[in-house]
Amino acid sequence: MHKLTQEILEQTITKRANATHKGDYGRILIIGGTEQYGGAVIMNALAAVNSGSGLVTVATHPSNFTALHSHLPEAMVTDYTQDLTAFITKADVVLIGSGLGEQLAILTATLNSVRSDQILILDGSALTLLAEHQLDLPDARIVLTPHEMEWQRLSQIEIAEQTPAKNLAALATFKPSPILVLKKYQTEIYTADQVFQLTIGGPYQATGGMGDTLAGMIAGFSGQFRTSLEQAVLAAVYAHSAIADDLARERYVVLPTQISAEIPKLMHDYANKKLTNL
Ligand SMILES: NC(=O)C1=CN([C@@H]2O[C@H](COP(=O)(O)OP(=O)(O)OC[C@H]3O[C@@H](n4cnc5c(N)ncnc54)[C@H](O)[C@@H]3O)[C@@H](O)[C@H]2O)[C@@H](O)CC1
Ligand SMILES: Nc1ncnc2c1ncn2[C@@H]1O[C@H](COP(=O)(O)OP(=O)(O)O)[C@@H](O)[C@H]1O
Ligand SMILES: [Mg+2]
Repeated sequence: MHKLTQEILEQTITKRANATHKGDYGRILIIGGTEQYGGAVIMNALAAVNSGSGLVTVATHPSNFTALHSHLPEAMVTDYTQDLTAFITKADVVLIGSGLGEQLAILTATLNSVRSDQILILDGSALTLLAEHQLDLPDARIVLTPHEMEWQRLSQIEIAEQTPAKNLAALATFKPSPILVLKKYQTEIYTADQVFQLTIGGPYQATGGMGDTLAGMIAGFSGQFRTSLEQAVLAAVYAHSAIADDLARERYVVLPTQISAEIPKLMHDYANKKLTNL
């Protein structure tokens, strides 16, 4: 198992070229947020925008529009019960599932619409629905972000039995081969043949919305740092907990929204190689 270090941030986060525009930094479509779980997509979007995404659209229940806009006027919105094909076509990255609840039809329509060159991140309720309805993954560049219980539902491996060997064997049955971010204390990231371990982060992160924030960061990083999807995912996972550790030096708990607020500073420091605080 390879231990992740801050080198992944040094390698991934680069200075921006001057002659660029929002179209160069990722068009992200976030789909989720029932009436009950609007906070999940707000936290996805806060993380994606603060990670530097060029354009973020949130497809959600209309009751979430006002709250989303008051937190984040940078994001665009659309009603997730309407046909999303045109939005999916335009996206570089589609993130679906945070707070999606039981909206199976929205998930299946999305799985049927994504193209093979697009990045598809499946989180939260999308993972539970995939497992419950035994849905196939589409031909796309897929990232799965389950916590241990969601991975148990998907892989049929009990939490206590989730060893790297068993996880890799289960992952090999998924086609096309996804990147797996198995979230827990010391999160593990599985690619087709390698396993990486996060050795930073801690229980001050055990707050609802922490995973929604990570999913938004993965969307933001993968839409922007396009040379390697694997590298972008690893960097987002490391950055999320590096910020939490930094904040936890003076806090008992770290809130997901506090992590999002610190992302631009961390990215600035790594792009400029000013690593004094981390
Ligand atoms: N503000 C919001 O709108 C929020 C919405 N959320 C959404 O709520 C839906 C349900 O997700 P939940 O994860 O709450 O529910 P789940 O039922 O999928 O999983 C939670 C259960 O798994 C157990 N568990 C075991 N190991 C775990 C681990 N390592 N990490 C986390 N849980 C572990 C927990 O004790 C709990 O019983 C998802 O769509 C999610 O995105 C959550 O993200 C919380 C915040
Ligand atoms: N004790 C812990 N140590 C380190 N990281 C943790 C701990 N508890 C939770 N986390 C992190 O918080 C996030 C929780 O994700 P998830 O359960 O999907 O949250 P939510 O769905 O509420 O947004 C993951 O990134 C996980 O690794
Ligand atoms: Mg979650």
